[in-house]
Amino acid sequence: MPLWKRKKKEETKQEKKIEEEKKENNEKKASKLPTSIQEALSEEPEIEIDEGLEALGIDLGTMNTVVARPAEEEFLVKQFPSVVAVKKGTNRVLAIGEEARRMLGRTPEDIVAVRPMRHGVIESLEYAKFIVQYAIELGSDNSPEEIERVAVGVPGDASEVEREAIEEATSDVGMDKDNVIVINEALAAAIGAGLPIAEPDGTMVIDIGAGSTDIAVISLGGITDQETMRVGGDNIDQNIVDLVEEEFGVRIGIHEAERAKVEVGKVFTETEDIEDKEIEVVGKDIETNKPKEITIDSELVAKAAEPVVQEIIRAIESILDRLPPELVPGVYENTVLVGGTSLMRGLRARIEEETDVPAELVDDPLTVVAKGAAIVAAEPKTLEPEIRLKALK
Ligand SMILES: Nc1ncnc2c1ncn2[C@@H]1O[C@H](COP(=O)(O)OP(=O)(O)OP(=O)(O)O)[C@@H](O)[C@H]1O
Repeated sequence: MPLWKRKKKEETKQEKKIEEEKKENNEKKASKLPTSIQEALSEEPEIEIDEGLEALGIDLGTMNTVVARPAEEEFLVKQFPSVVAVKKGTNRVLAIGEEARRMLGRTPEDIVAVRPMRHGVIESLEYAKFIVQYAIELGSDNSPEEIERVAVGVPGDASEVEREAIEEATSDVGMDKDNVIVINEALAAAIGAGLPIAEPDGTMVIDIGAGSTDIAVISLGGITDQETMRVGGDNIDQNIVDLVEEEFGVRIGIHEAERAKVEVGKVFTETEDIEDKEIEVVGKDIETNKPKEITIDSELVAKAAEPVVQEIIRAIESILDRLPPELVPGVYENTVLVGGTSLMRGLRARIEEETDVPAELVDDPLTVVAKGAAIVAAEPKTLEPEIRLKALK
């Protein structure tokens, strides 16, 4: 079933004028799209799209939800932690986003602060709906009724139930189900990064988030191979907590572990010289139960990250094992790293060292999925087979 309304053309003079205006607008919109698709779209379109349509792209992440709205030549991007605080036993939402995040693990008995997404999937539909609603409100500047189409990025192995759950969540906030597009996160990232997805040569996206890692090969606008793992930055944080307890006998909170990872973290690499840094964190001495300050250095974070890094590299290697030779040059030329965890110092170099694939870190690794989804919401034709084929001619 088509994702946007098809309309029949009528050959009246006035409509022709409208047509011309539409074409002009189309060209303006198309300037945000990857070149090959842009070219295909600039040919006379066979399928009409609704004009002046207000679109939103949402990346419903384990840790952060990002919402992007196409605006002129760029995007308005907003993000918030994917956390909801609710009064226990009721449906009353007390806080969403940053305020709710601060309550995680610290709430009084009558308040529950939850992360509805775990390892990239919706764990609690009830709470995820609040996140979606908040994202649409925030992305539309408190005018959700203006939004006509939404595209939501999900991990590659999201089940039909999870996809339906997202449709349900969006329709619950007043969106027509036909105007909700659930898109593979990796494909959205490739579109957001401007990769030549419509070409037959192949491109690869390595998306390392908080709760999941997606590696996808894309050719002719579709996913040809994909590995999804339920590991990411969250696992590194937990490993830091465990390692600190083992080495110092001090239990630190998960927020402190994440702060240490972001501020001094690195990944072991032989080809890049990475400055070692240190950070002070306060935890609880497990023998005395008293607060104790300790110093975490880059080396400790690298140790904590190592199992996760190795798992990611193994997954890339499995994809490379299966890669048809026809797609190798494209993947070699066009592999990008996205997702917040790809910001870890040394990770890009390490991947290149071990897999011989030169990967480029995009400029906006935390927001590129939402931007790609916003492009698809504004122009679902980006995903259509006829556009891919046209782009080939
Ligand atoms: N500078 C940085 N260095 C290391 N890690 C970082 C940095 N900035 C953010 N991160 C980590 O990136 C992760 C968040 O990334 P992102 O927002 O892409 O994930 P997500 O979309 O919420 O998760 P998922 O895609 O798994 O659902 C967190 O684990 C965060 O700690």
